[in-house]
Amino acid sequence: MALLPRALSSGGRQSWRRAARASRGFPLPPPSPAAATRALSRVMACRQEPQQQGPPPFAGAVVSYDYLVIGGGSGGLASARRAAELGARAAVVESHKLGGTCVNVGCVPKKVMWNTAVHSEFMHDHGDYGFTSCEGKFNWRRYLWFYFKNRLMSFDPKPTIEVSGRKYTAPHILIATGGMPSSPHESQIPGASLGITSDGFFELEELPSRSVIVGAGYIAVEIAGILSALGSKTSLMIRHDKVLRSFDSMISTNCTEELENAGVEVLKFSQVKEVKKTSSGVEVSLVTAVPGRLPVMTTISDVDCLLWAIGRDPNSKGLSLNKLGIQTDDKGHIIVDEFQNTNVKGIYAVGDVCGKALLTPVAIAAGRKLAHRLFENKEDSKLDYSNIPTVVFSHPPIGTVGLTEGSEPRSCHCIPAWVTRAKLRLKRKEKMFFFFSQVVGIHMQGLGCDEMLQGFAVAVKMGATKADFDNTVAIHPTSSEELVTLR
Ligand SMILES: Cc1cc2nc3c(=O)[nH]c(=O)nc-3n(C[C@H](O)[C@H](O)[C@H](O)COP(=O)(O)OP(=O)(O)OC[C@H]3O[C@@H](n4cnc5c(N)ncnc54)[C@H](O)[C@@H]3O)c2cc1C
Ligand SMILES: NC(=O)c1ccc[n+]([C@@H]2O[C@H](COP(=O)([O-])OP(=O)(O)OC[C@H]3O[C@@H](n4cnc5c(N)ncnc54)[C@H](OP(=O)(O)O)[C@@H]3O)[C@@H](O)[C@H]2O)c1
Ligand SMILES: N[C@@H](CCC(=O)N[C@@H](CS)C(=O)NCC(=O)O)C(=O)O
Repeated sequence: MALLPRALSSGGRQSWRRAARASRGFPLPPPSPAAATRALSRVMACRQEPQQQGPPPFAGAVVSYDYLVIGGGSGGLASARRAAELGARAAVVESHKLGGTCVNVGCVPKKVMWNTAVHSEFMHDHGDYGFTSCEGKFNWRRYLWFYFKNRLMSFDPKPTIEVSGRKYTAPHILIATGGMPSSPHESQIPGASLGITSDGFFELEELPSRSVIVGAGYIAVEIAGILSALGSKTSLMIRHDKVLRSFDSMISTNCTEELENAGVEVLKFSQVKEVKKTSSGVEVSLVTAVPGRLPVMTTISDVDCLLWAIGRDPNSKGLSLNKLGIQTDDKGHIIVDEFQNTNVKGIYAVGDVCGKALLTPVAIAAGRKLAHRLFENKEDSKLDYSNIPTVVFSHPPIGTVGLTEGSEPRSCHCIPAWVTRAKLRLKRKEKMFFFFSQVVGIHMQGLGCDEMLQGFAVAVKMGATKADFDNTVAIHPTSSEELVTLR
């Protein structure tokens, strides 16, 4: 397989540290004092102390709020903040870092690293646009962030929670504890613990020179793309022949090709068997079992970054959920109904811990809808989980919403109409599904698709038809115009 890493100059390599540091503290200009105060007051709003009536509670007394939120990530913070805005006395209990996955080890630092990789790609293309030199230096500034720590919280036998030895209760308790990266047990793959996960990726101080990423989902694709674009020789090990298999087949095929075009070695039908430490990193032994052929064992040496990106597990185990009889599925996801109710009255769950659409805006939207139901008497307030748009920050990015070829119900009679266009030098692909004339699915990969999708998702949500798209005058020259000039 051809390996064509878009290696940066040594200047680019040195800059990994800066980009990585920037990805750990927001790489935005330093906030104005007013903005910093606003940010802090928003946090404090979620931590309002209950009104003290009489003397302070004695040791062992249960402190009462209107709303207790366990987990200060996207869903928990959004719900607590909205509840506070609606007048509830809300408190958030966070065991690690306020902000949760998205802010600390997810979307935000990932987007920074993706932007870094996109800059690298643009630098690669500068010559074609007539630039004769390009200084690839970063100049990003660190941003302030606020967090506070509390010890792990768990449920008592009654609907009270214990935090650092003190008990708290509320008529409404939200579990928004998110998840953590899965990795194989040593018993399954000897040496597996020598690998890191996405959490460790954001701790890297140097650009690895030889990376092996295991997995075929969002995180594997995004991290493999970033590492490769920045100059790490990168292999992506997948169990089947394509990445993103749960996406539309056009996306799955195209993304696999784009990874290979960008110089990522995609090791198909392959799985890690053993990992050994060596003086120069780790040695990864793998077996490749192409259907119809004999399995082949190979090793990759001198790997300084082995990264597991094989899914995420819910943070539900330490919560003593069984003491209250809160139901979970066999993976530990909390089972909720469409209103985010668990099976125990007054206890709710949102976000990744529920295992459905693991996306920040989903956790936020579900958390806010719940706050409106509980504290504004909006009985029907619930998140509609249909037509959730999502972007994979691959190279180029993928945008997708609605039905896919794989998921379409047979009775739907969707007529796939898909178009592949080459525009200027930018390769891009689009595919739309129609139910009769209604647009029920849009899938695309190409430069700008990440930003394009939000507006098109509104149209899909509103039930727009092909005629509505056709009647919209194109904006030229853009990538978006392809979707309103489909034949
Ligand atoms: C590498 C990566 C990239 C991602 N990129 C994107 C992206 O681009 N776009 C997108 O939409 N989504 C992205 N996601 C997914 C997104 O980060 C999650 O869907 C989102 O953060 C889920 O929010 P949450 O509130 O459910 O959980 P979290 O944000 O994980 O928050 C849960 C919080 O609960 C705390 N907690 C856990 N147990 C306890 C306990 N017992 N007591 C108290 N507190 C506890 C945790 O410390 C954590 O702070 C990404 C995820 C990863 C890992
Ligand atoms: N841009 C974004 O919005 C974004 C970015 C990152 C994460 N996220 C969210 O975070 C979630 C978690 O991301 P993720 O990438 O870890 O999980 P994921 O998207 O669920 O993908 C994990 C994939 O890894 C493969 N896999 C599973 N077990 C494996 C094993 N033992 N060995 C090798 N491969 C294995 C599977 O693909 P095969 O079955 O094909 O092998 C599986 O689909 C995502 O689902 C997404 O919701 C979102
Ligand atoms: N624009 C978004 C907020 C941006 C956002 O998603 N922020 C992430 C962190 S980068 C988050 O977890 N927000 C929680 C919150 O807004 O309460 C919204 O208002 O819904």
